Amino acid sequence: MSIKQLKLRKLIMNLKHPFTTSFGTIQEKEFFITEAIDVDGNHGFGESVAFSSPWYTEETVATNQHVMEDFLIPILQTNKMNHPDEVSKLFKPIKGNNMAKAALEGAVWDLYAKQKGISLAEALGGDKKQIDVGISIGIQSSVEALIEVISQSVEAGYKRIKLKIKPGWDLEVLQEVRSHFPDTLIMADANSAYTREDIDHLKKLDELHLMMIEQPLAHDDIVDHAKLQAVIHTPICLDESIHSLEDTRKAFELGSCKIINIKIGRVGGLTEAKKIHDFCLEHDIPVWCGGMLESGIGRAHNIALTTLPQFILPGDTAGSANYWEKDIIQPEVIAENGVIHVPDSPGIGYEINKDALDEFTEWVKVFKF
Ligand SMILES: O=C(O)CCC(=O)C1=CC=C[C@@H](O)[C@@H]1C(=O)O
Ligand SMILES: [Mg+2]
Repeated sequence: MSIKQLKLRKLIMNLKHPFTTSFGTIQEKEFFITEAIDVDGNHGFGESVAFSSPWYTEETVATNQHVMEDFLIPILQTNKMNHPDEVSKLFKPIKGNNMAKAALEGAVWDLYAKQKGISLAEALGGDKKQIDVGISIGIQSSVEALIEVISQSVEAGYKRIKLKIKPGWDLEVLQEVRSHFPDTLIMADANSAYTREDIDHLKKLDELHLMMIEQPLAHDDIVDHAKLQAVIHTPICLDESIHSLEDTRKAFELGSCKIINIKIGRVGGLTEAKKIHDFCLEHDIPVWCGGMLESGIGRAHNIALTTLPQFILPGDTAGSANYWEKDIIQPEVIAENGVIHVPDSPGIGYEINKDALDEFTEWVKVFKF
């Protein structure tokens, strides 16, 4: 699959609403769109998902740029490939930096699917024609405001509601929410805001019948999560702690969680995401696809991944309009009654809205192969 040229494009897009988690608030999203172009004029697109600050994991927009430009793109320039699965093998000597790796690997996967004339979902081996999705709701200014946002999301038909929690915005808020929405599928994401000192407090969440609690303890922990899972009924879902198939196997063997959130960027790309999926399928561990406030391009990759069979729980891939006044793809991603129809045209299946792409672009660099 010969690549002739790679474009690295830096974008800034403003979120419709600020998104607040236990670690801070995001209003403006800076990220990269990668574009791999072949001799026949096919264009494959990928997206970097790191934030400007290292508060979700250690990667940032600046580290993504450094690692892509100085290490990963030169590897692609000097090696031939027959299949996108080879990208993660070529990148292996570079430690960590999974979001940088995934941003480039994603463009190669999209290019590959377009060269074959098949959808990215098909290239990955997925066969769902539609996927169920939920929504992730950030910390709000008051419980009343939160109840209002949940009401709108339930009304819109999202299949489950994910709420961000942190110490001081947890049990009482969730009790209030539960009393308003007794039958809604609700889960909570702590983004590693608690420690093992909080285990007795976290046990109290069991009374709320949450679908799961996501990453309650440290971002790099699987040992204390196992201790917590042994004493709470609510299933633990790991997000930040899982970077690879190996991490997944270890967490499974330790009993650190019952559910895995697969994010393409966090695990270094679609090839590793698929391996994690396959392990979870074999071991009966439910998975769902997490989100990183992506533009339409990253969102389209998430949709394609979610067509794999073990994605049995609704993910965080809400519609474009939940995040952006205008997205950089057309049509935009539409979630109707919590369902997204999977496009079947080649590659990611959405066209690029070139005017929007240019409008949000800060700069473009071209790398010749
Ligand atoms: O809607 C989305 O894209 C998901 C948003 C979301 O929940 C998250 C995005 C980014 C970092 C985290 O706060 C978080 C998560 O942990 O899943
Ligand atoms: Mg999370």
